[in-house]
Amino acid sequence: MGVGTGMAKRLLSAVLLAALACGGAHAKFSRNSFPKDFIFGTGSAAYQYEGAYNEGGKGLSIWDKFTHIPGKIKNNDNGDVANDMYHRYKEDVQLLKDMNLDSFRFSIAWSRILPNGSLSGGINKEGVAFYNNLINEVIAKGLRPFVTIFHWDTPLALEEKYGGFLSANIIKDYVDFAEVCFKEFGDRVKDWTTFNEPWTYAERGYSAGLFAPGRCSPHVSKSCLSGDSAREPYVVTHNILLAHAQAVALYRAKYQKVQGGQIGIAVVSHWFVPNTNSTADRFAVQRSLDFMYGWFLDPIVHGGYPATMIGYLGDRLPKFTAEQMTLVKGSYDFIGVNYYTSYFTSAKPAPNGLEQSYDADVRANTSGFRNGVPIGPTEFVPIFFNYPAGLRELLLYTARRYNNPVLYVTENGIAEGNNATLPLKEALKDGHRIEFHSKHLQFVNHAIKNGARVKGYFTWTFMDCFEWGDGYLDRFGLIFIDRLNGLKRYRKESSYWIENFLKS
Ligand SMILES: N=C(Cc1ccccc1)N[C@@H]1O[C@H](CO[C@@H]2OC[C@@H](O)[C@H](O)[C@H]2O)[C@@H](O)[C@H](O)[C@H]1O
Repeated sequence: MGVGTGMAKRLLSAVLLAALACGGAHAKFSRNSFPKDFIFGTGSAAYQYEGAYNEGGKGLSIWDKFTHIPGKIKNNDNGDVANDMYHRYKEDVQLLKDMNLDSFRFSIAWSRILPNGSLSGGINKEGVAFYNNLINEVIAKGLRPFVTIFHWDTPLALEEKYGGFLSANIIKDYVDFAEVCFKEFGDRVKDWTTFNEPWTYAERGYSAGLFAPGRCSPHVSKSCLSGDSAREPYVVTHNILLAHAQAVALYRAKYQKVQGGQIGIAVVSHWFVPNTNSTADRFAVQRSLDFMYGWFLDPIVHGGYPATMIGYLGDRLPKFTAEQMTLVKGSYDFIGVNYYTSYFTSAKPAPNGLEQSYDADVRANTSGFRNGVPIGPTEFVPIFFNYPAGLRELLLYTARRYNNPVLYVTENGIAEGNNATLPLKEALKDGHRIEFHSKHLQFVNHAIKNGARVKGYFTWTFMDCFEWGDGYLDRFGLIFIDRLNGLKRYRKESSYWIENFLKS
């Protein structure tokens, strides 16, 4: 670098520092560091929050059944009561308001609206009334309802009738359910997400067998009563994509013009860093992104599965007809991105014919460590590592590869452990969560400055809640739930941090 440019750079940085110093209120990192139309929210999901699992006319879901099977969930916890948001939603929405949040992300329990899963089984008016009350409360407190239609709680009746998402029959029943939601709530709900994390539903539910409906191959786990980890994840995802596309087409044809809302899908992905700079490891990174993220975004944006999947899976990967491809391609107004962790990634050989599974098909080893050094600070959840740069990389990758779509970070968060011996005032000290969200928001801000069209950020999660396989062991909330004393809500330090961060 010439002397001239060195001098110029030093002068520029001096000018910038001076500008920052007298930047006044806006110098500190806050909501004002983001575009005016950027929204800040927090997220939840029906099975994890509502409770009242067999109340108010609700039918059972596959998670009501799965959590009642001993040994499936840590401490045999379940969502029978969860946070009892079904009864306490007014108190809860007030907490959202107190935190100066703009939006509340929640899901609608399919079997609370259609107890038998299908329209022919009848609409449960008490279920419709509950969500009308919740939506009205959210709006009355000045927040924007950001609604997920499906967050993994498939009606048990449909699972038993035809195998749930293993059957193409689910497409009509899902679209009928979505239409009831558009009809009943679409005059006030302007932000719809068709599915939350179809990857987790397919991979955890049908390859690893660790989440409902708990299906997998015998060589994956003896605790699965049946399943085929090498084929069922691909069938389930194909039906999810077709159901998603048909629901979007229906919304656009019959509701969007009148109601003026937007519709998208929320997908989860890790960020992957090659363990070495070898070609094999760099290819393993791309396969990992294709099999986790491209599995959904390539069809929805480009009209077909990733070439790496088509090339490797042969007849195990379902095919779209030309008509289906037309319906799936472009079926989004926005993409929701859920991000938790990043991993070092290295190539591994293809599984032998008898050991095939979706997870093995990726042919990649992922680890939070390289030569014993973690990619970022370890967390209470052993599979998650605190790596904020991974969120920026994932957002910029999405912008580059998927036609720069409108994005929302629909989930991002960190957990501490549930420790009943900890005095309450200690349990409310969550400086790690303040640091986590502040750092990840800085990297979201950097992604925006580099061209990503990110329009919002939702922390996971609003309140400590039922955390699927981990039961109530993980506490991701801004709000502490005292499960030993009537589920009393207590604000953690992070709730005060976010209230201040969002003060306009
Ligand atoms: N957790 C996931 C996806 C996942 C699950 C297991 C392993 C890797 C990735 N997704 C989102 O994370 C949130 C946190 O999920 C926890 O992550 C750690 C797991 O050990 C725990 O079981 C899960 O509830 C969930 O509450 C949301 O409902 C879900 O949308």
